[in-house]
Amino acid sequence: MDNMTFVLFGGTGDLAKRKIYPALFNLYIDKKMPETFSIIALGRKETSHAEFQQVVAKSLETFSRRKANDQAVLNAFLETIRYAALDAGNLEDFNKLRTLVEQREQELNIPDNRLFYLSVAPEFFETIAFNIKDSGLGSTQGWKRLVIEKPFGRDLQSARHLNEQLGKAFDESEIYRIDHYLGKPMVQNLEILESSNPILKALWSNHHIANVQITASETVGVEERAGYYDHSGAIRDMVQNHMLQLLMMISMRLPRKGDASEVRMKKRNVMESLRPLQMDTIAQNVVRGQYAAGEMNGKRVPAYIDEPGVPAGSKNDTFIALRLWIDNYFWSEVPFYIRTGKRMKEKSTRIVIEFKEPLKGQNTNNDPNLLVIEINPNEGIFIQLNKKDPLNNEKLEPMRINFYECGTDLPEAYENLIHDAVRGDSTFFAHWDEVELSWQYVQPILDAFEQDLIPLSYYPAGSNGPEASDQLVAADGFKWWLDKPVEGEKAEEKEKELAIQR
Ligand SMILES: NC(=O)C1=CN([C@@H]2O[C@H](COP(=O)(O)OP(=O)(O)OC[C@H]3O[C@@H](n4cnc5c(N)ncnc54)[C@H](OP(=O)(O)O)[C@@H]3O)[C@@H](O)[C@H]2O)C=CC1
Ligand SMILES: O=C1O[C@H](COP(=O)(O)O)[C@@H](O)[C@H](O)[C@H]1O
Repeated sequence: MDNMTFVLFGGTGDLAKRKIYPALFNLYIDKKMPETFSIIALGRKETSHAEFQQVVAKSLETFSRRKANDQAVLNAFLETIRYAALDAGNLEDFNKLRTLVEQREQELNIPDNRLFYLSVAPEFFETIAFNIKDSGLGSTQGWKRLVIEKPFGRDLQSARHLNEQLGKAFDESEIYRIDHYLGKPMVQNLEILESSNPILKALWSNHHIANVQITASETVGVEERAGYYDHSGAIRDMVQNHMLQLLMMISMRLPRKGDASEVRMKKRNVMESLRPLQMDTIAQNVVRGQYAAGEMNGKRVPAYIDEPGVPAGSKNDTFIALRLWIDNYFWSEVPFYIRTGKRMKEKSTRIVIEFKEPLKGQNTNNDPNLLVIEINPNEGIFIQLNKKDPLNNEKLEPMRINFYECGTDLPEAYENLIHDAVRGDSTFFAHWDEVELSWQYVQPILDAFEQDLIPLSYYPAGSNGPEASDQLVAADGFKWWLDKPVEGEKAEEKEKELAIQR
């Protein structure tokens, strides 16, 4: 791995403190950082290097998954950090920054490999990229990379504009667009799940798969982010990026573990095969919801519109469910369902693959076979098969086989992604093709919301979302599989039966 400088714009911000410094520190402990590196953190206020190193120490104490037990290791890490004051719009500040970066490169005898991480509000992305170029910070003999946080645009047009502007300072191969879902260990596993498992490979198509359900439900509400979220909604906050990335990852069909360019091509193929939504049928394929007041863990919680900072009468979407079709050889006629929302019953990100029931309609009463991929908060894969009920040989009951369950002390998404960016592996970053095609897919939904073509359905906080979302799936003869398909309704029935026999 090349020795390098990590320049962090937004180094005083929330994301830097909660995710980026802890990720860098954990990579450092694991010896996954280059042998010699320099971190330059930026914010607008003047602060000394030493004072800022203490700010970072505090953030590690609060947020790092592993605590700094060894003071010498912590000190050595903090010593890599320097702080500089910089205003995004002030070229003179960039000139000073360049001097500091060069000084550190000389002191540490490292080449001018520079990674610029933009952890600032999107309104600064373009300006910073230009000022990196104009100050000469980006003119290096070594490599340069731009890691950029979401959101990447707020619609197709603005995303294209932003990309064009960034393209004036950085080549596409130098741009690493963060989608933190791509850093989750189980999502990274999707790359090889089908291609490296012949059992799954044989079943991975419309011959055997009835539908695919991708859920990211959250128990939290809008929290203190109404200013951002009310202009974004679940469609921009989750669907355009994370949910469509999950869709690409589960359906891309790589022949084997691929490199970044193969993965990118396969993901683009999926997006190009998505059947575009039509305005006259869009309301049959998209459900838009907003949480009403409800109960979570026995406590009353307010409706979205009564949350602090939410404008009165807001029609913002806090829930989206969507039916999609991938019109290619492997997936035609298999509905993919996406569902994401805030203030739902459980925190769960998972993908459920429901297999076809060959005897469907012949009164078998079998549950379908399922492959369930748990992404968050638990990591695991299980399949659901059928077996005979030991109490009644005439009946079948589902059983669950766990394939894989990870420990809890796994690297966080930001650790994986920062490690990849430092190594120059862009496999798990969102390439422009995917981003553009995602916006292209989502744009009719944004337009339909504008024109009020899709009714806003309300759902009580603490529920599984609006009824319309259940109807979306039921219209095709399916249901959403909840978190615990086996322990669900059937387990309750079973309990009752056992009680009667006792
Ligand atoms: N926080 C999170 O959990 C997540 C954040 N993101 C994205 O990460 C980015 C940063 O978010 P977050 O850390 O929450 O934001 P914060 O508001 O907490 O931090 C913003 C940072 O930008 C700096 N900044 C503000 N104005 C300027 C300016 N004119 N010139 C230079 N720097 C400036 C601030 O420095 P100072 O005020 O000290 O001058 C601060 O370091 C955003 O794009 C956000 O969408 C993405 C996913 C999750
Ligand atoms: O990007 C975002 O993701 C989080 C959910 O992330 P997860 O890793 O906890 O599943 C979401 O809460 C937030 O609104 C969104 O901006």
